[in-house]
Amino acid sequence: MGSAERVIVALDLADAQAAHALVERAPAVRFWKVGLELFTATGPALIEWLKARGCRVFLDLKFHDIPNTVAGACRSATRLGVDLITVHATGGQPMLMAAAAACTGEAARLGIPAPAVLAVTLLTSLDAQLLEQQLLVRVGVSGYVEHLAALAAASGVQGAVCSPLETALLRERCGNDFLIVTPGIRPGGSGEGDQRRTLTPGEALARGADYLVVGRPVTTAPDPQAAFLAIVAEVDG
Ligand SMILES: O=c1ccn([C@@H]2O[C@H](COP(=O)(O)O)[C@@H](O)[C@H]2O)c(=O)[nH]1
Repeated sequence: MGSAERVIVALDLADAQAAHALVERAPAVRFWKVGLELFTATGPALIEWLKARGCRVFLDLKFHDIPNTVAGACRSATRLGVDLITVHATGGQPMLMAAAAACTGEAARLGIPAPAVLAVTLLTSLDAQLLEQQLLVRVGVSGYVEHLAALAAASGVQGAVCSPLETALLRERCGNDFLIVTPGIRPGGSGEGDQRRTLTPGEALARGADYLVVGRPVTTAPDPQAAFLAIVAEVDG
């Protein structure tokens, strides 16, 4: 896989018009992430538009519900033909197992590839203080992320979303076949915004991530294509 394929750009935009314009300004991007804001505005039409352009799609809706409901959502996502989807690891093992089984079952029924299911461990907008004081989790960030990723792996889920700071730990714990996808990527000089656990693209890849997710450092750049290519060059370097 080339480096450009390993940098996923988050299309966190308000509507289809803004998304189309951004995608057309950054033709080097081959893998786009569609999240809550854009999917709520456009529905599946935007996914179909991206796929018609030959792009890969990460549908990041972070399902979190009872197993039956999540399984249904996973079957619907599978029918969209997306490459990656997310569920929250804190839904627990019955939910994670239902998600994995729903994707593989629906894909087999239709004779299409199943999306890889990624378990979101601890959002990159949370740090040790928030984890302990607001969520009352007292095992520390690394211990919590490691526990949730191991739970996901034991539940048949193909990978996890974590911050770049925990990547090496998860790689060691969950093995080379477990997909590790890291948001919280901040090239030198770009502001953290609401992110709390961040590293640069080069540092994240060096720690063993399979895919990096980058949003605002590309989408708000004056030249999104140049910003994306600079990240790819850093990853290559
Ligand atoms: O823990 C998580 C899980 C998902 N995200 C998503 O990644 C992008 C990051 O965007 P930036 O603009 O680069 O901060 C965004 O779509 C989040 O929903 C995450 O940041 N952290």
